[in-house]
Amino acid sequence: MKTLIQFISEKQADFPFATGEFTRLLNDIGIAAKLVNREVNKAGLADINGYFGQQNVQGEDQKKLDVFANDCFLTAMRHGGMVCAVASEENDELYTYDNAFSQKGKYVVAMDPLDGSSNIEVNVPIGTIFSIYRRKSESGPGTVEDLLQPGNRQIAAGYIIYGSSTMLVYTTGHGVNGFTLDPSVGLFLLSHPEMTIPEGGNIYSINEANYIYFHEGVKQFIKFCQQDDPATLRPYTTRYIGSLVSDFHRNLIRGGIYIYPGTLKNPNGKLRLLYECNPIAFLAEQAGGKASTGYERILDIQPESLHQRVPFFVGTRHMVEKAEEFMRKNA
Ligand SMILES: O=P(O)(O)OC[C@H]1O[C@](O)(COP(=O)(O)O)[C@@H](O)[C@@H]1O
Repeated sequence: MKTLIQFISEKQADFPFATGEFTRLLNDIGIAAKLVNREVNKAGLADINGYFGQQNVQGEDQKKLDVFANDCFLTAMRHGGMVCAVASEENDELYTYDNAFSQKGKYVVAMDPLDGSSNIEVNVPIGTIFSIYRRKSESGPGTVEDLLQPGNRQIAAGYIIYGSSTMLVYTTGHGVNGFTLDPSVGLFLLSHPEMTIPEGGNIYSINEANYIYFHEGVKQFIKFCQQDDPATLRPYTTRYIGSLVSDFHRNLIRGGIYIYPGTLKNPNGKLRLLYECNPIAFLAEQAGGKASTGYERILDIQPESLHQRVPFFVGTRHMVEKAEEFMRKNA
C-alpha cells in the first residue's frame, strides 16, 4: 500500500516548481487530521461534545470540536511553516502567523475545520474541507487579497471525512485520489486511486424541508427527479446526511447531485464560497462532474469577502446540467 507522502513525492512531476514544500503542507494537514480523528472517535467519552460558549462570524454557536479542529490545523500549519495566512470558518478575520518562519510561507489556505457540526453528537460522519492557493503578496503576513482568488486558481483542494473509516481525498488538478487512515500504523494509505463521479448516478441530496422557499427552477428539478422513467433511472432516490463532505463523498462514489440552493429567504444559500464550495467544486470537476450556482461555474466566481455564501449545485455532470436547465427556464 502506498502512503500519502510516497504518493505525493511520486507525483512531484506534476509540479514544475516542486520544492517539496507542497508535500510538507499536505503532510501537516494529514497530521492535524489524525489528531482531530482521534478526538472525533472518542467524542462520546471525552468532554469534547457540546458547545464552546462562543459564536463564529456566521452567528453559529461554536462546538468544542469546531474550536479544537480549528486549533489543530492552525497549529500544524504554523509548525510546518509553509502557510502565511488562513481563512477559517471559525475565525472572523484572516488568521495570519506572526512567526518569521511562516511569513516566508508561499501558500495560503481556506478551510472549514469541522464541516457538518450539527451531526457531531449524533455520530454521523463529519469532515474537514481545505483549499490551497499560492500567495500573491511577496512576503510577510498573508493578506485578504491572497485569499480572494477565484477557485480556478486553486493549486490543491480536498477534504477529510471522519466516518466508518477516516479518509483524505484531494486533487492538485491532476485527478482525484483517496487515502484511508490505517489506525494501526497511523498512516493514510492509497485506497481510492483516480476517483471519478459515475455518470449513471440516481441520487439527489437537498434539504426539502425548505421546499416552500425554493426557486421555481429547483422545485421543477425535484419533480423531474421524482418522475417515473426507468430509462433514465427515475424516479431517483434521495439521501441527505446534512454534512456537505459526507453527502458529496457518497455522490462522488455512487453518482448523484447535491444542492444547497439560494432561497427566497437567503438568495445566496448557506454554503461559503472559499472553504466549502470552491474546494468541493475543484474535486467534482477533476472527477468528471460539474459545480455551479445554478447559472455560473463556481470556480470562475471572483470572491469579494472571506465568508461570502453562494448557491451550490454539484455532482454528476448531466444531473447538474439538467438542474441548470430548469433554473434558466425559470430565471
Ligand atoms: O441543516 P441544513 O440547513 O440542511 O444545512 C446542512 C449543511 O450545512 C453544513 O452543515 C454547513 O457546514 P458547517 O457545519 O461547517 O457550518 C453542511 O455541511 C451541510 O450540508
